[in-house]
Amino acid sequence: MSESTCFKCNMCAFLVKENEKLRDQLFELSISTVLRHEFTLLDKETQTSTPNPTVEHVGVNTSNFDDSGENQNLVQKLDASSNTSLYDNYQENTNIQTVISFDNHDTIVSKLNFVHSTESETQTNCSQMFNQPYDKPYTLIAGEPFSEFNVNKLTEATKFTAIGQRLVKYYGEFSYSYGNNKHPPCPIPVEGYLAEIVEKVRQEYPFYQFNSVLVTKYADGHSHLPMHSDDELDIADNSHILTVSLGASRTVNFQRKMGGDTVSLPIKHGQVFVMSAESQNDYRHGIPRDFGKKLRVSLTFRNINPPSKNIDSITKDGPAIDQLSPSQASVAEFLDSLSAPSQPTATCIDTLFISSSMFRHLKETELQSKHHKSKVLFYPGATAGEINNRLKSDPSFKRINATDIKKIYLLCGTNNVDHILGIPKTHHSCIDVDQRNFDKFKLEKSFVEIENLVSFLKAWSPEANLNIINILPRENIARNNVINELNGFLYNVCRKNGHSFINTELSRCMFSTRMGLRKCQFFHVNGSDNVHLNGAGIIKLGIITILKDAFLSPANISVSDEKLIVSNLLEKLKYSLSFNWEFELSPCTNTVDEIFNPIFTTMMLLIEEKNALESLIKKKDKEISVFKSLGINLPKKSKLSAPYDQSTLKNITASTRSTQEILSNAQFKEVVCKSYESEHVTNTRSPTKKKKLAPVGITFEDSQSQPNQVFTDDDIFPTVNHTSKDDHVSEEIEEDEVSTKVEEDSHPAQPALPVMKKKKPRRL
Ligand SMILES: O=C(O)CCC(=O)C(=O)O
Ligand SMILES: [Fe+2]
Repeated sequence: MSESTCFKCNMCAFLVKENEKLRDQLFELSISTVLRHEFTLLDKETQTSTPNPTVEHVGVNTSNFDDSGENQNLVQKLDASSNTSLYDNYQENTNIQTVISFDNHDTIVSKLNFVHSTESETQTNCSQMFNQPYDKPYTLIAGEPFSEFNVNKLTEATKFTAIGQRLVKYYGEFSYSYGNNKHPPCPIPVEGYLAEIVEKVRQEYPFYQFNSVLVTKYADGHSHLPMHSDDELDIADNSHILTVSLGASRTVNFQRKMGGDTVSLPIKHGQVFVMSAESQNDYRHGIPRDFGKKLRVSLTFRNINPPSKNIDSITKDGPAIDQLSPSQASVAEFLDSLSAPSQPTATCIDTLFISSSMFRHLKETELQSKHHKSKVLFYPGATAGEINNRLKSDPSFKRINATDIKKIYLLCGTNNVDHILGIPKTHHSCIDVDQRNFDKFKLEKSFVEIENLVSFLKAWSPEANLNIINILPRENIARNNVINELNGFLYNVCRKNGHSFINTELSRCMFSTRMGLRKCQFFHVNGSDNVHLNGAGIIKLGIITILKDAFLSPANISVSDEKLIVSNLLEKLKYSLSFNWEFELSPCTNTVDEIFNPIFTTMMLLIEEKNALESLIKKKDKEISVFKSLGINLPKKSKLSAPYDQSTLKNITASTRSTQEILSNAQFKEVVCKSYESEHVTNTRSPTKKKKLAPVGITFEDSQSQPNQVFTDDDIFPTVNHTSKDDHVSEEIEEDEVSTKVEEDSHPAQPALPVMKKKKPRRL
């Protein structure tokens, strides 16, 4: 047993080794705050692959907003109307991802963070669909399910065109572009050799959705495919890519975008592998040269967006406003819809967008409307200080009447990043920047530059509403470290001076992946700079800035048809975004179930899990005591660990007390009873919990409970019963040898705890 391994159990070993902080929280938090994901996390890799909560699945999650006073308004507003924090877009079958602390009423919602666990058919999790864990950037399907197919027959039947060293043929309902290559639509054959393979894919993987197949021929070992990720906007969100490999065996290499080891997948004739949608965010893949190899053909099956959702037309320079579909044109419409009807028609510039070159592709026409006239001022390569200087001497700027300006959007500091890192301007587009200590003095100087620029703008137009946008993430950690410093400073400048900070990262990481690196689809990638927003990025940014306005302007959060007007505004944007913001905020004043059932369900699951964990720990305590009684010499650390004691746990934190206060409050109990009557709770449990769980805590399923019974604290904080049947089955140690006394529980039913595998104490 190694020194760092906790004696108690594997789970503790994991917690101690990998996640000390979480382990500590577990023991410090109150009875209703157990970390669910400790039961699912296996290792760090798994942790990073946990799907991000997507906007559709998150209700009022205040962690999406920055915590400036203004954003609290929204929550307070909702609270005021319903006397509770709202969580109105709760989807059944969700898993809780973060700790819930019932410290006080307001924080309940802000700390709830649900992750969807049963995606729609198109979004089915890779591991669910292919029955394998997503712990690698790929999933290799067992066996060689396509070995019956012949690579030569396939190539004979296919007319390829050359791309680099490879030959390709695209079949698909909709066009597919990557790099400089655009494949026009071409029907997938319904007859012939390829059709047979396609049919077999449909049969083998009935839940896998695809509408295209790219056939790639690697004539020999010289043919290769450079490292890339399949993250084009044309590919449907959350769709996985399935590859059938025929002919020579080759290696597919995967490398994390942020650097690190290469993961190699040797792939043989007839084998299939799947790259999950998530993996494209974090990894690049490619087929290296492999001299001496013979013919190989790969068939990659993708789900390509239809043209209306295909943002191809609005990348690069961005489309003219009249080329956008009505819904895509909604940025301008949106501005109009936000204006009060009485708003006068704009005759002079009232909205300013200022940046280095980040706004280069922003079209004034796309961000102005009848009521607002915009001006974009961008200064390529300029640091914040240089923007300040160039602005002052810019004739276009001088012509603007400061008193007309209502809003200023400022994105500055991007070029300070490389300056701080000591990277010459000629290398600004270079992706691979070494991790190095940045120059603190230059960082401080940049802070001053930023502050000066902001002060200048404020002094120039004191009435204008100044919106400062965070510096957007890059493809490189060294740069992102500096960006974080600068963004922290920008945030503080805003707080101090009452400006709005538009943090696009808080809005569900719109421009970055989970790893904090840039999402390529919103930036120029081809041949140019890898820095500037492209048309899609600009539109996204515009939408974010406008949404921020929508949230902050009370006029835009009025209730109509039981929906907050915000939802109507969002509806208009639906197709402008590659993902859909579809959360609707409704007051829910009389729908107790909607508000409380998610919380109850979660609470119950947490309590169950807490009980299960307690039981595990107690078992290990027993084992320790047995070992001790047998005179076995235990490692020092384990000997010292005190046996688990529930009574001390209950009184550890203040949050325990406030939780109790909330839960024992009369109103809460009334709701508990109503909820009990509705018998809804068991239905909202995660389907992944196949076993019908016995009730726990608030004994919802207890047939002897009366709907109107008054619940005591003990109902809500049940004494843990460790004498479940399963426990007995698994025990080999006599009860009286247990060092921690187990209390008899008065509750008729207790949670079905996981069955422990029979395990003999290890003979040392
Ligand atoms: O040939 C392969 O296995 C991979 C092909 C691929 O990555 C692609 O087409 O994007
Ligand atoms: Fe690929």
